[in-house]
Amino acid sequence: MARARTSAELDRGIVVEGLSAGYGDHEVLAGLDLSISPGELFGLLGPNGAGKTTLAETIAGLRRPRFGTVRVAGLDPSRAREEITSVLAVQPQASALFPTLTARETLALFASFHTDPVRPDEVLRTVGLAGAAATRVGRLSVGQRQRLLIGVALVGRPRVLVLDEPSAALDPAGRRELRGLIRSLRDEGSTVLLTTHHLDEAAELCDRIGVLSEGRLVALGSPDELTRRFSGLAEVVFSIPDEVGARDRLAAALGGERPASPTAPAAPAPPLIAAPPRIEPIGDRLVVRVSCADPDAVLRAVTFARGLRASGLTARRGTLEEAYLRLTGAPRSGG
Ligand SMILES: Nc1ncnc2c1ncn2[C@@H]1O[C@H](COP(=O)(O)OP(=O)(O)OP(=O)(O)O)[C@@H](O)[C@H]1O
Repeated sequence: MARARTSAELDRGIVVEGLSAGYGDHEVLAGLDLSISPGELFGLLGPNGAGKTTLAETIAGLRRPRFGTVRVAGLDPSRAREEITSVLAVQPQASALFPTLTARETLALFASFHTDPVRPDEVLRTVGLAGAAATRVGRLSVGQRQRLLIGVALVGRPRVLVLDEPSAALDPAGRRELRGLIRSLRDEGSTVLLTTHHLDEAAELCDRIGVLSEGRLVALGSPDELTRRFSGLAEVVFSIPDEVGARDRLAAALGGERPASPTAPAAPAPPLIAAPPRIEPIGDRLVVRVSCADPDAVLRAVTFARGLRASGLTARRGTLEEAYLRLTGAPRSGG
C-alpha cells in the first residue's frame, strides 16, 4: 500500500512504485515497490539474473520503466536527466576510464562535467588514493581502480549513490578498504544503493537489505531481522557425563513440559526440539547436538535439568547466508 511521502524522502530518498521493466518480451521486474529512506545504506541481494542491475539502472534513469514510477529526491530519473545528475551518481564501469590519464587527471576530467564539483585532491583523499594521484589509471591495482570509479561518482556531490557490485573482483584486503569507504559515505549522510553477492559485506554494512528473486522482492528488512526470520533452525551443542540414566535425563530435559503460553493457555506448547538429538560418545562424555527454533529455551532447559550436569554449551544461530539461500531457493550444502 502506498504511503504518504515525507518531505525528507522527496529531498533525498528513493521511491519505486509498481515498477515493471525488462528487455523485449522478457519481463524482468513486475510490479515492484520499494522505498529507500534518505541516508539509508540499502543492499540489494539476489542470484545472477534476478534483476538487481536492471533495478539499479532504472533507479539511476539509465532505463525507462515499462510501468510504474521511480522518484529519486522527488525527480523522475528517466525524464529529468539534467537535474538528476546533480542529485544521483552511478559508479561507472571500468571501461569509462582512460588508461593513460592519471588518477587526478581522471577526476579533473569528470569534475569538468559538473557546475560545483568536489576538488580532485579532496576526492582522492576520500577514496584513499592521495598517494596514487599521479599514477596512470593503467597502472592502478584493481582495488585502486575500483575506488577511483567511486571517486568519479563522488565528484558531483551526489546525495544518492548507486554502487552496482563495487566489490566484484576485489581481493579480501581490497574489499575491506572498500567497506570502510562505503561506510564513511553513509556516515556523511549519502543515500546508498548497493548491489552485491557478498553476504558478509551486506550484513556488515547495510541498514536494510532487499532480496530479489526472479524480479520479485521476496524479503525486506535489516540483516538481523532477515537472519532471525528466514535462516531456519539453530543448533545447540553441549556434553553430559556418559553415565547410567544420562540418556533418560536428557530425554526428559528436551522432551519435558514447556510452560503454556500465557496468552493462549489452552494451546499445546510447541516442541522444544525440531528432531531427535544427535548423541555421540566421546571419551567419558556424550556430545549432544540439538536442532531447534528457540535456542534460548533449549539452553535454559538443559542448564536447569536436574542431574544432567551439562557443560560446554554453545548455540549457533542461523546466518544471513542461510536466510538468503532459503529465500532464493538455492540448494544448500549439507551439514
Ligand atoms: N541488455 C539486456 N538485454 C536483454 N536481456 C538482458 C539485458 N540485461 C539483462 N538482461 C536479462 O535480464 C535479466 C536480469 O538481469 P540483471 O543483469 O538485471 O540481473 P542481476 O541480478 O544484476 O544479475 P547479476 O548478479 O548476474 O549481475 C537476466 O535474465 C538477463 O539475462
